[in-house]
Amino acid sequence: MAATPGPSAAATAAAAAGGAGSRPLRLSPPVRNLPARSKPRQLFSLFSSTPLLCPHFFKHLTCANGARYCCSDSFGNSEGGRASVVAMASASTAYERELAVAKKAASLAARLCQTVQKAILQSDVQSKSDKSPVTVADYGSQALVSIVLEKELSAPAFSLVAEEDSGELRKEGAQEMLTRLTKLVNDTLSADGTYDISLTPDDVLAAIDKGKSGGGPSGKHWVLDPIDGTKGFLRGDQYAIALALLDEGKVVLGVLACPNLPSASIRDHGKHYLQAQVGCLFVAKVGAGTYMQLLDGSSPTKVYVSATETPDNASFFESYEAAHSMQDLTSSIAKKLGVQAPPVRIDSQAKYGALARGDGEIYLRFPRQGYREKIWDHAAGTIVITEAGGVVTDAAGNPLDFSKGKYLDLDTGIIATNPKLMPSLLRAVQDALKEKSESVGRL
Ligand SMILES: Nc1ncnc2c1ncn2[C@@H]1O[C@H](COP(=O)(O)O)[C@@H](OP(=O)(O)O)[C@H]1O
Ligand SMILES: [Mg+2]
Repeated sequence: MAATPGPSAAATAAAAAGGAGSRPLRLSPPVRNLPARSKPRQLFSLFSSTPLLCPHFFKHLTCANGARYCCSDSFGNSEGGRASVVAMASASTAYERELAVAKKAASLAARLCQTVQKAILQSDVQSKSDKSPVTVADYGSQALVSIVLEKELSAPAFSLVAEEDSGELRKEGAQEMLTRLTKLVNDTLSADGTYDISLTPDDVLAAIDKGKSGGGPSGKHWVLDPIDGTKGFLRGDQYAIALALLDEGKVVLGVLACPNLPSASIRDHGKHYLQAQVGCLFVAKVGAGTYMQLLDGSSPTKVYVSATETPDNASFFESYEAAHSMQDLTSSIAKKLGVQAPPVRIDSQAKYGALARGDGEIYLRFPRQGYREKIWDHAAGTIVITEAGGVVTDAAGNPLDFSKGKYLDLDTGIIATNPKLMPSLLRAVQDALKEKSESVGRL
């Protein structure tokens, strides 16, 4: 089945509401059967047999995951000595089953979301206690992921930390929505054909409520944002289905389905990506790199973060929603760093995917004081970037800690870039934060 561009196809995803100076991201109808990008990189990777021929060397990229991951081929096999061959062999086989299950779950959920986004009705939007919009697609996506995990994992008692719960759906007056939701989930399952099942409304409610786990430092926990970027989804813009697996507090795999992200780089607005197919799946596993494929099926291509070392050639991503990140602060950071390009504002962890394949160099996220980041908003995106050779930290340069339960305990903000740019980015962040606190102190 070919990916279709949903009502977002002609939508504008940037500047106007985001503020002056940001770059608009327009999506256009897809042109089919374009050759996959990054093939030369795969070839390099396969022909490299010595450290000197490491593709990362050619890209002037310091491998963020340490030397043992350099000179690995597209299948994650290392050629850097016997010990690392053994290490890579176990890295490449570990979590393989879970990764296949995660891809299946996220792809199925993406299909449901695409169906809903095409036919979205204002009445699908409910109001949660935090007033953020929730659609039937959030619930349907979470139910589908939960069902796939239950059907496919050998341990049926899996732990799932997810954004939604069935509270609103169980209230009086939600009956019609629950009926529609159940039909949507069943229709998606039956179109896929893998499972010969028909769920009742109670089954759907129970599947959603599997996501009530609190996570934590021990054992395995799946982490799900069924629709990350709900506002983008409702606007017809970017959103993502983000699924990750934590093992002993560490993210060991992540899958990002981005149904509206063009397969070609969004760096050159108005150029190649306007002809690209839409709908990308990013897949990352610890020690095995990050791959991208089309959501409707194509062979995976290994992706890498940009190797740009000079800020004046760099561009940065931030939230489309001004309320999610302080744009005066990010603009001051970019200025101090010497970034010339205006911000690229898009919704959801699609930003992490775009950064992982080198569409831009930097991600800046600085929520207002008091906001607590949730793990499902960053777990999958973080490993997608780190396995592509990038670095994700808080504003003080500490790695993000996913072992504390539902929330990330953060120092101020989240930043991501390649290892070469990170030291100067951190200095710019510290300078801008100091300047901001001094100016608040003077008031
Ligand atoms: N005031 C706020 N500050 C920072 N993040 C916020 C926020 N309100 C909501 N968010 C989070 O920002 C996410 C969207 O990310 P982005 O800003 O990168 O598009 C939302 O995910 P959901 O859409 O899943 O609720 C939500 O978790
Ligand atoms: Mg989210």
